[in-house]
Amino acid sequence: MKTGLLLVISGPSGVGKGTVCRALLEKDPSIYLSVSVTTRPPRVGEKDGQDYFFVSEERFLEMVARGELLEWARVYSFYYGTPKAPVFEALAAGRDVLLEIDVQGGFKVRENYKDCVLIFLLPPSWEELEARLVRRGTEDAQARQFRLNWAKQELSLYHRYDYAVVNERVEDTVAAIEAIRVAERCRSHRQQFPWLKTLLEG
Ligand SMILES: Nc1nc2c(ncn2[C@@H]2O[C@H](COP(=O)(O)OP(=O)(O)O)[C@@H](O)[C@H]2O)c(=O)[nH]1
Ligand SMILES: Nc1ncnc2c1ncn2[C@@H]1O[C@H](COP(=O)(O)OP(=O)(O)O)[C@@H](O)[C@H]1O
Repeated sequence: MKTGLLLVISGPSGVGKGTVCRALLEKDPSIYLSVSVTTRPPRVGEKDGQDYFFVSEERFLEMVARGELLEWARVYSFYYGTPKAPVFEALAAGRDVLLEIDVQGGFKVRENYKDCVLIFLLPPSWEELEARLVRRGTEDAQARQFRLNWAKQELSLYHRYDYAVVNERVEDTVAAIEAIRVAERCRSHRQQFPWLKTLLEG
């Protein structure tokens, strides 16, 4: 069976990563969306084990020490990390895996798993990013400002990703990511043709 693609989706807070990942999953339930571990407290409506595994700092650092995370980073003032085992199980089962993680995490995934696909989501404009964060209403003005400052740093790194997709309309962003999956599967290094091997060696 062919190994699935490891897709990393990053981009500034409020750009629409969560929204786009949910829409991708709705269209293709065979995708495995990795559930991260975090020390951030849950937001209203977030469920443990579904949105994140919410853990104490002590437990998080224990997972790091045991090598249970594929990557981890400190984002804002919390720790976030990707549990390793479920990602590799899903890839081995031929499923594409989505990691919705920050840019530092994306670079670490590239170090640990070269064949990953890094996709950066950008907002149509800076003003639209601010408006989306305000509309979501999950942070107070101070926390929002902090995220926006961080967003500038993240945006400055978009060119180090394999793909940059502007999240104008969710449907178009989903279509672009689906096109990336198709193109990545067609890359020559990911393909083997037993009949051709026989022909050339015979
Ligand atoms: N490196 C890393 N970053 C993560 C992980 N999970 C989430 N993040 C990132 O942490 C940041 C904060 O996430 P969150 O608190 O859910 O806020 P939101 O992105 O504004 O909804 C975002 O950039 C996420 O992509 C992870 O497992 N590893
Ligand atoms: N393409 C889009 N156009 C307009 N609003 C969007 C779009 N994508 C997401 N949003 C909205 O922007 C806000 C932030 O989206 P969210 O998925 O929480 O971002 P992130 O996970 O990147 O922090 C939400 O209120 C969401 O409904």
